Amino acid sequence: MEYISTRGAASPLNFEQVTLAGLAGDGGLYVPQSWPSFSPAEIADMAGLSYVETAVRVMLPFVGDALDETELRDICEQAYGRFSHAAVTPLVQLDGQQWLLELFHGPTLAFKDVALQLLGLLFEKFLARQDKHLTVVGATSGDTGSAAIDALAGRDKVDIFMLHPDGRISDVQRRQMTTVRAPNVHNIAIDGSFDDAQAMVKRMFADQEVTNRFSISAVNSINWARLMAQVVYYFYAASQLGAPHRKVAFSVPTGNFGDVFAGYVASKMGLPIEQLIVATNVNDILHRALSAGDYSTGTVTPTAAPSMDIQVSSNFERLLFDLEGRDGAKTAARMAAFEKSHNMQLEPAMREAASSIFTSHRVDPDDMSIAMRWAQDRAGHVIDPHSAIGLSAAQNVGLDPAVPVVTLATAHPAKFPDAVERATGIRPALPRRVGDLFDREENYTKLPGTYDAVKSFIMSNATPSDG
Ligand SMILES: Cc1ncc(COP(=O)(O)O)c(C=O)c1O
Ligand SMILES: N[C@@H](CCOP(=O)(O)O)C(=O)O
Repeated sequence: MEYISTRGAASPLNFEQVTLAGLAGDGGLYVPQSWPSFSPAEIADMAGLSYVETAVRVMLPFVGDALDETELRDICEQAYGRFSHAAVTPLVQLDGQQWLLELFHGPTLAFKDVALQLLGLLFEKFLARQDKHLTVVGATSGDTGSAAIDALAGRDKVDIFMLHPDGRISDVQRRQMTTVRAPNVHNIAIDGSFDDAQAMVKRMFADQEVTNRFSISAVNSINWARLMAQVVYYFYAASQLGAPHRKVAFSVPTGNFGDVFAGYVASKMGLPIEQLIVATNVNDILHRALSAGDYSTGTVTPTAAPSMDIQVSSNFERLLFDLEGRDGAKTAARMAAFEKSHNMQLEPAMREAASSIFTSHRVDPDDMSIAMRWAQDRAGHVIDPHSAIGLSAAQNVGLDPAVPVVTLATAHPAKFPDAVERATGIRPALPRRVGDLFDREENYTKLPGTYDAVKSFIMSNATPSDG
């Protein structure tokens, strides 16, 4: 399997190279040269498989000869052995056709663990074959950071520099990152938004002063391996609900468009998906783009679902590339224009093509609270604000009521206790496995929200690629 850049100019890479590279040198995102696919019989064969066995079947075509089946299974067993639920991502029925796919049973209580536990092990495996040191640079609105740090802390041959927007993530999220003591972990709080942090990370990949000295890589969903791992749970959930004989819809609380793009990949691989509901909060650029063709950024509004307070959704570029007939030059020109004007209009034909699988819904704070109360009253389930946005969209987007709809529950409610308590009157307790989070000492560096300040910090603290 070869991977190509959405901007067409970077050389194709194999799976090992693409995992270590993160972002393409031309600024694009890597995608498989073509989508592998399963026949209906092969999908029917996935019924009843464990999470690990589903993961091996779904990911093997993407891995090529970078890992054999036994190596991939071994890595999956290690990664998912750290989850606290035997089903890894259990599917729970809320009411009638409303289902919840709980993705938060990993070590840091959010869906990011599903991919990042795997990515940490992939880095280790691939770096053991190469004589180089990796510098991971990431941006987080709260969950990617803690999951990546958990997956990489203490590992040889990797440093991680994680940028978060100062004051704009929950206390639990911040402490999950800043209380980890490991010499290879560097937390940075910047003045600004997640979008500012993400823009700095992307700029670093194109900065030769940085890339000449350091081998940099990504743990955000710009890294293909992140998305690949997230495709698995769409197959796993749909198989339990009767795929390929019955179509299923998914409602996905969306920020960087990674999780829902993984659903799109599953559909490209042959999984019969009725609709992918792109659920946004008031930072609704994706809803505007899909419903009206308007992909233009405004200022980011802080909300009770802070992990989704994002305007520039990295993975939307992967969809644009497909919608434009996989013409890298066109996507490069489109993205260059967007980077200048912060505005992009989607042509009607692109919108129509997208609407064959995507629909979108913007959820306001009141509807988010109503969904949290509904889950609690109707099904006895306390859900977090992000999952509530997905659930509210699932209930209000106007789907055929005969179709089962699976809302991705992306975080444990205890990560956002204040918002949950405001909506439901219940203050969710942190699971015992996160331990004494509020007694541990925090350690992080505050920096101004400028590229130069962040670059200079990383250049002075990172290990050059030759060690
Ligand atoms: C809890 C939670 N829900 C939803 C999202 C949105 O997911 P994506 O960025 O893949 O669209 C995020 C962050 O990305 C998150 O942390
Ligand atoms: N919500 C995310 C934002 C980054 O998303 P990613 O999936 O691209 O890593 C976070 O928690 O940091």
